[in-house]
Amino acid sequence: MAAPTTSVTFNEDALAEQTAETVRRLVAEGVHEALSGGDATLWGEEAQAEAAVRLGWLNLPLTSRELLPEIGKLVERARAEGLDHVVLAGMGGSSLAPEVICATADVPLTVLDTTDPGQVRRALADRLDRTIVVVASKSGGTVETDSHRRIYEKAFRDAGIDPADRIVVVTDPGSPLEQAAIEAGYPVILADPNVGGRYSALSAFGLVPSALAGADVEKLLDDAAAVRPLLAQAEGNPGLELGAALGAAALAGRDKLLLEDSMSEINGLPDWIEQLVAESTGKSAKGILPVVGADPNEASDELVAGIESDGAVTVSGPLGAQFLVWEYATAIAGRVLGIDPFNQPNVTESKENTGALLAAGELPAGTPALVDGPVEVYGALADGAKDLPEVLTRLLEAVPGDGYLTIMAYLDREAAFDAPVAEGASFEAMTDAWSAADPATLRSLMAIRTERPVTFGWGPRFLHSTGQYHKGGPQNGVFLQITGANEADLEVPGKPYTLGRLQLAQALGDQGALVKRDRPAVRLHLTDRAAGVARLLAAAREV
Ligand SMILES: O=P(O)(O)OC[C@H]1O[C@H](O)[C@H](O)[C@@H](O)[C@@H]1O
Repeated sequence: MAAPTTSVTFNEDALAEQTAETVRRLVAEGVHEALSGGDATLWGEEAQAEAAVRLGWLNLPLTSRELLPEIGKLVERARAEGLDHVVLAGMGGSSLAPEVICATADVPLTVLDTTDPGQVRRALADRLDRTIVVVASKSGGTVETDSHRRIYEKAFRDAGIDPADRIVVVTDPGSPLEQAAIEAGYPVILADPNVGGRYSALSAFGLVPSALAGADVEKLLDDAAAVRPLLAQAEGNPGLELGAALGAAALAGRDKLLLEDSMSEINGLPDWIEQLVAESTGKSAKGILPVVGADPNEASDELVAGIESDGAVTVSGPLGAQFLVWEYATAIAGRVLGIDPFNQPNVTESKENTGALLAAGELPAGTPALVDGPVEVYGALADGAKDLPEVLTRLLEAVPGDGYLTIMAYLDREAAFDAPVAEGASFEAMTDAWSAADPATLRSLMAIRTERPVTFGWGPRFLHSTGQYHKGGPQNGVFLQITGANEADLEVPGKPYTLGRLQLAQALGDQGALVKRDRPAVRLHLTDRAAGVARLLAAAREV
């Protein structure tokens, strides 16, 4: 038997006992072995058909090895041609794992999971002559990824570069993207179709971009393979213990999962776990809300999970093993909670709303309830408010005792780094300037004004992650969207919309899905982005 590469430890007696009891019950039902063996009946009749084609991730530590020679050739070719700027166009499960893998391996990867024209322009302006683009989409129909492919194709052609020399496609067999890639002459690496997006870390989706960027993906598979036999065990099964802990705690009301990784050398795993847990469990008005990058409030509904860091439960082990253990644990938590961990029924709704808005012509942005300098405020909750601080206060007050506030910024994630910094400024002065220009700073300012968790997501990235939980999870969320004016929009070649229009339609489409469920949602539109962020942060300080 392989040595345990990963362990789960408990720092709270009550949690350890509750978990042990749940483990005993699951073992008595034979769940650990059944899951390890790929039994699709574990989540009930309704879930069975999908589960039957969604358990391939259990075998990826072995089956993905077959991809290594093909991936090796791609890497060699890219090196030989001097293509050292790797851009990954992919949403949710098609980019979150490579982001962690590359950050942990400390190799650069430019991830495009945005519709912000400024952020996409920034990537385009960066070493186009040395760029290789991985276009990754399981379904092959994701609008953001399709847009990025079209935009890069045009950019390469305009620069006199043949896109077929620079674009690599990862997709499922038979997808429309596979078809388009064959027609265009792009190399295609086909992924295992029996693996869902958020469980695809160890599949071609995780491996291809990471290997191109320079990460050791074989080691990742080795580490996952080492923990795999433990997942069939009744005792010393880290996936079973973690899943039982997550499920049992949530059933007992500890359904806010704070992910803490400050002591870990694995870089950014909470963002990946966030999608896995939120999309898998956030449905049928149930679910576990992952909270990333926040300090605990010591609230009774919080469970702190540490990645090689202190928590009520701590998961230790290398990245490859962590992926597999968290996947197994999420499937177990689904069983404990009585939900189907493999579907995402409410993601589609916002996408359909967006599609309908784009097709209808002029976007129905509405009339602002108030304008506070460079910030327009939309939404019923803001009616009659005198200024932005009052709106923010109302949002905080609207959060129920068991609820959360979420901030969703459809903006350029990297714009804060453009903030002017005095020449010769110290590193501290520089980070202060960035933080003062960063919409994400709003989260920490709001978090110190409430006992409730405040989450933050970049749009449209979060739509493929926590977006499922926002709409499908419990009725206790309060939603703050931020959108911004686009100074220089970007055409999407062959489509009747620009990226900026798509971005706004995505915000409005999601808002429609939230409002339809009577979930409080306010949109702040920054008519001048930099001044708008500054006003927003100043307003939060006044609350
Ligand atoms: O890989 P794709 O088919 O483009 O999908 C990307 C993402 O799209 C959807 O939003 C799903 O809910 C996600 O689970 C998935 O990871």
